[in-house]
Amino acid sequence: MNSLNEIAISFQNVFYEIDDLSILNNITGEFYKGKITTLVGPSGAGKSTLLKMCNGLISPTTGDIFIGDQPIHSYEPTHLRKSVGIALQSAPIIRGTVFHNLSLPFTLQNKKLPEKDAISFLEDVRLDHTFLHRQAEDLSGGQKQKISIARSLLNRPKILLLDEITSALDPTSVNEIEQLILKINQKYGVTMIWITHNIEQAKRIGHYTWIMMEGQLLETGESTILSTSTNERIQQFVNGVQDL
Ligand SMILES: Nc1ncnc2c1ncn2[C@@H]1O[C@H](COP(=O)(O)OP(=O)(O)OP(=O)(O)O)[C@@H](O)[C@H]1O
Repeated sequence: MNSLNEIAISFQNVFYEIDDLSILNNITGEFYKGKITTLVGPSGAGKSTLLKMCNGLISPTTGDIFIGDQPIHSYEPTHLRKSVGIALQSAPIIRGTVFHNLSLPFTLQNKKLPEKDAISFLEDVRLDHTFLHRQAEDLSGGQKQKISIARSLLNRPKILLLDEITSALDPTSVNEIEQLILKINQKYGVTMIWITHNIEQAKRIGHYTWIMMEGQLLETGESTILSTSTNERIQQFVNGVQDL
């Protein structure tokens, strides 16, 4: 990978086991500042487990994770959750208005989100101010995902974790979400780690990719390795997924 890039997160010999079951097996690699890295690999490869380690939801059995140059365990948990945002496939929405949903991270911190700031967060995800007082439950899947992404930006995270955020959406919404993620990445320089099962999406939106299988990191590099890798298992995986 590009040695000029600054490192946002690094994994060093990370193992994760549950009841003697090996889930992550000796993961070493870097995620670069301001770049989008996709995590791809078959179901059960360990992608979600690895993502959860990036915001401290789970910790390695052995090995080290650094955010910048500090060990992840040296960060105060609340500070870590603010610096590392997360958006999920399910775009969790609670009953109430869009404003209510958007403000949630602030409400939990006993802070108030000014309406004009809420509108600006909505604009970041290409929704206009008229959405603010609509019932969130009535929105389309794509619109709910936009609210979820806007909410993940509320604490101005330096790192954003995206777990299959488009896999439940129609092609038009997929395209919209990809475009707005690219825009947010450029505008705020947020480092992004994006799990996707869609290889074409990984090629389109990822600067870099990590290809995982059976708890191991098989190959990392620029997203072009998804087309050019000479590793037979990767070729089979990429072709298998594309044929689905
Ligand atoms: N809490 C747990 N207890 C037992 N096994 C677990 C636990 N969490 C994860 N696993 C196992 O670890 C492996 C990796 O799971 P993980 O969810 O990280 O894979 P993934 O690559 O994200 O899969 P998918 O693409 O299907 O979401 C799987 O075999 C899973 O069953």
